[in-house]
Amino acid sequence: MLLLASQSPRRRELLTQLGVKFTTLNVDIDETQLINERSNDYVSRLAIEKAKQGWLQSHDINGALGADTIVVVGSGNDEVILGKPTDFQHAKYMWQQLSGKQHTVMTAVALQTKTQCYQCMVATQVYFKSLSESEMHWYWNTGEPHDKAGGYGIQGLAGQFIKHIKGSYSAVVGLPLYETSELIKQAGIELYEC
Ligand SMILES: Cc1cn([C@H]2C[C@H](O)[C@@H](COP(=O)(O)OP(=O)(O)OP(=O)(O)O)O2)c(=O)[nH]c1=O
Repeated sequence: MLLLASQSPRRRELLTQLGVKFTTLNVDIDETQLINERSNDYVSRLAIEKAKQGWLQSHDINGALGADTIVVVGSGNDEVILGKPTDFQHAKYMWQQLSGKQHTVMTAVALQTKTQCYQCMVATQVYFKSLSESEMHWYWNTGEPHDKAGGYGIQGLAGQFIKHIKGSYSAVVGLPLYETSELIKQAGIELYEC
């Protein structure tokens, strides 16, 4: 039995697609970014902390999975991480960074077992159309952006704002299916045991 250390309904749905038997647990970790911590190190650290917490708080499991998704605009020293929006003004600020441009969605996955922590990170390029003020108001009022990194959900109403992506669709939603199945296999955990 696997544990998914997550409260995200998207991650639950995605893990179900792998056909593996799992339970879920909400874990509470400090998500503060460290000073000078790069985005890829940050997202990986959070996934590992979620997996480790899940492992420590559970019994009778073969492994604990944790994942984290961040939206990153810019690169190098100019990179900015967009978290979840607190209000319309915050969301609008984020969408102005995304509008008419390309950004990166990073999702890290970690799998803690008795002996080892397996991990991976998937970066996907997402190309947004230019958003008008009225589209921003409309989208905010749908309620969809509230609990999502970058203030949008590609799998929902915001799908119409996205011209194309280069990378993994499931990673943008919150759990890269191919890479997660590879981690589970590496750890020697049986897939398709439902
Ligand atoms: C960019 C993007 C993010 N998201 C979601 C995925 C994540 O659930 C969320 C990013 O927040 P996370 O902190 O990665 O995850 P979470 O708080 O929802 O769940 P948990 O920590 O318990 O696992 O944003 C989408 O659903 N669609 C998208 O297109």
